[in-house]
Amino acid sequence: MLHLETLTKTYGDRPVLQDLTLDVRPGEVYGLLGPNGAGKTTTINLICNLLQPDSGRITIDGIPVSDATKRLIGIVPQENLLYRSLTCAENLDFFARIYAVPREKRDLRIANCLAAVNLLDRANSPVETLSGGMQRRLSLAIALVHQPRLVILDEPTTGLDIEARYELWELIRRLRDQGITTLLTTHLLEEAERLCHRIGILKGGRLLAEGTLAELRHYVPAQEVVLVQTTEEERAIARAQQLGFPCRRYGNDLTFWLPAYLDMQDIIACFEGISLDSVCRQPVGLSHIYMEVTQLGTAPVSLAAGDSPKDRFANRLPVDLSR
Ligand SMILES: Nc1ncnc2c1ncn2[C@@H]1O[C@H](COP(=O)(O)OP(=O)(O)OP(=O)(O)O)[C@@H](O)[C@H]1O
Repeated sequence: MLHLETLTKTYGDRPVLQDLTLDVRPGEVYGLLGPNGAGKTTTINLICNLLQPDSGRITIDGIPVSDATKRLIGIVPQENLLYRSLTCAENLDFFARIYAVPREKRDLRIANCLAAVNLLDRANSPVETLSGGMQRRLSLAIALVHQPRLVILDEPTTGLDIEARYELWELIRRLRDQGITTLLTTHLLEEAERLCHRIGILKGGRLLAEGTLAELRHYVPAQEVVLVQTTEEERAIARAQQLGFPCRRYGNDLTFWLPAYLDMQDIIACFEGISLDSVCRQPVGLSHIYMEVTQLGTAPVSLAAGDSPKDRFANRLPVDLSR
């Protein structure tokens, strides 16, 4: 639906996007995840034809981007672009006119969009009287008013408190359930994990990894991650190495990748003789995958058939994995 092909963009002599190729499929929510400065907003500006790439090509529904494709897109920018003294309905009416929504459809469309973001009861409230979360929801309503083919959400919940964030996530989930094709940029791992069908990890203008969460899990070939607090870290690391548990530090946290699900008593048995202050089990999540892909620069790990972590480590564990 949206196709980016070998996009390159430089500012001066600084490369910002390097050979960026990705597809957003019809009906999916694609999350473009990356740290500050990764090139997310630049990518959006190229898709919206606000910038020109140095090389490469972008199409929406097979049509090369141009001013004509702008109306296929509804965007929620990082900063709300709202008329603060106008009411919610007036703001929507203004943008509906810009997008040439026919006069006879406008009132119903505005009411539907306000209802979709739970703001119908604030239709006649000036924007300046709305909370930050409500203003964000109004921005989403504006993005939808001309029924675009593609919705772009640029860091939609940055700066919102947790309650407003949950509310917006629920609305985005509703869009997803309606099959609205969405490109979402974020640096919030939880946001991408909750909302996106597929995730692309962008850093330094390069797409380092891409896939569903299940596909991306191959970067961390573990069943679980255990976070261990101990005053005997070196001994714990040496023991983990004997057992074949890969070791990673996330900040100061010392963790080990477990090749199989183990009972807590079995995990503790693995470190017998070493004084442990605490052991905390974590499911493999996007944060572990993200660290693996962006910080450690490891090559993609592919597991050959019959070479599961469980098979590889079974003989070294002091516990029976067949249970
Ligand atoms: N107009 C510009 N001129 C020069 N450099 C720019 C310009 N716009 C962006 N950059 C640089 O390009 C890089 C990518 O910026 P971009 O805004 O696309 O990243 P981002 O992933 O959206 O980051 P953020 O999460 O902070 O919004 C950054 O290093 C930024 O400083």
